[in-house]
Amino acid sequence: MKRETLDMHASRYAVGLMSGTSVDGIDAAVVRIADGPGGEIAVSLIAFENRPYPAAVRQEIFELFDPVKATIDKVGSMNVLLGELYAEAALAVIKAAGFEPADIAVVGSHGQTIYHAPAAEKRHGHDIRYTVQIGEGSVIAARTGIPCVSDFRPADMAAGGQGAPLVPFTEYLLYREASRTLLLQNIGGIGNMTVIPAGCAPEDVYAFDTGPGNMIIDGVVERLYPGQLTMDIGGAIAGRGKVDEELLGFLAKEPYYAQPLPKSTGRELFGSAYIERLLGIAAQKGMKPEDVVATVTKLTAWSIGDAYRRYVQGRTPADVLIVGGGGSYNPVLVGFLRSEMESMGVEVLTQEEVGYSSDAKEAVAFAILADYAIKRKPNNLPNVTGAARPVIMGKISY
Ligand SMILES: Nc1ncnc2c1ncn2[C@@H]1O[C@H](COP(=O)(O)OP(=O)(O)OP(=O)(O)O)[C@@H](O)[C@H]1O
Ligand SMILES: CC(=O)N[C@H]1[C@@H]2OC[C@@H](O2)[C@@H](O)[C@@H]1O[C@H](C)C(=O)O
Repeated sequence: MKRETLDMHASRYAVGLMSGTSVDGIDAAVVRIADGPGGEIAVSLIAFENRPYPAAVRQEIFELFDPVKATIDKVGSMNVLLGELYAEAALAVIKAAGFEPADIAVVGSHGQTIYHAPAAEKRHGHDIRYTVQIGEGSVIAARTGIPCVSDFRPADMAAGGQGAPLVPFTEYLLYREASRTLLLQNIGGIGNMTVIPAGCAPEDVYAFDTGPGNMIIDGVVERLYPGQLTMDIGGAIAGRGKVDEELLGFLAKEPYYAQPLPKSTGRELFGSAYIERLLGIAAQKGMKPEDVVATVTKLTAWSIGDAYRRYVQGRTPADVLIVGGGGSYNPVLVGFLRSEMESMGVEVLTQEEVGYSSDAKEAVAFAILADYAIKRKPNNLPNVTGAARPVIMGKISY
């Protein structure tokens, strides 16, 4: 995060915790938040740590993605276990910052998404949309002694929104520029894009999930290299492979890509069943593992370029795309993305190249969202999520 020197009054410290859809672990950040004279905030990153989930915990979380295996006792106990792990991560990053828990005003914890169903389903005469993030906030508050804001998404959904994406609220606060239109592309488990038009007001920002981030790449790598790899480190496998245009064309027909905005997606669409189908087709074609990985890496970059062409280019042509999330460490993926975007006149930079931390970004966002919640200030962007109105997201455990 950029270190700012504002004349700060009312500055406070907050912890943000993020565990994303790739289920790689817990990101924890300590930030200082200060109010500027004109109502803006300045945020500086004090400390950041990533703790990988223990392998057995990661596997148990994956079992909870299957609604049949996710029995209520398993969900209930994992909710508390994750609360304990998140509290440990919070205490560790507070120590790394050289602080005591009493120095921290609030912890904001995203939790682990195990199910996300943003499309309304009619039940007993009601429109039902729901989302499940676990990692008990009461446990985090009890272990740290700090008020914890958790379970942010349901408030937005109760107001008719998708409950995602939530990070754009903080991106508007931190990144907006007077004369350049920016695209912020996160490549985590899922890919999501935020459009910040030059000189915009909050209601001009729009954002949506572009489709898979690393989810398909990780999924095929885990199945093709069992027990050896959970990701294509540095794009080493994709770099040796050749893209199969026929398979790419077939995968590009997935209807999600053409679904109108607002939209969000998850493991329900691009998870294990999708991977099984994809690998079935690849096996029939007799494809080499590295060609499969190269093809899905290209698909991921294509889906971002396609989303820009479909939803953004004609409305707010962009100057720069800033790529963040774990996918920014895959040079083959970034290379494909660069050719997609630069052919449309959009420069591609990484979060690090513009002075921010790609790793810490989402954890920082949840610290800011919690800071708003605890002050009873709305923290969603209705235009982004599709909610009917601004709401205060997050449940507070004192
Ligand atoms: N060195 C690397 N080389 C290649 N890929 C990497 C590398 N480091 C991380 N990744 C990819 O990034 C993923 C993790 O990204 P990140 O932590 O941004 O996701 P997340 O926050 O869990 O997801 P989301 O933002 O969708 O909630 C890993 O699963 C892996 O696919
Ligand atoms: C339901 C859920 O967990 N969605 C995630 C997921 O991962 C990326 C993308 O899909 C985004 O919509 C969202 O997370 C980020 C943190 C967000 O809400 O902005």
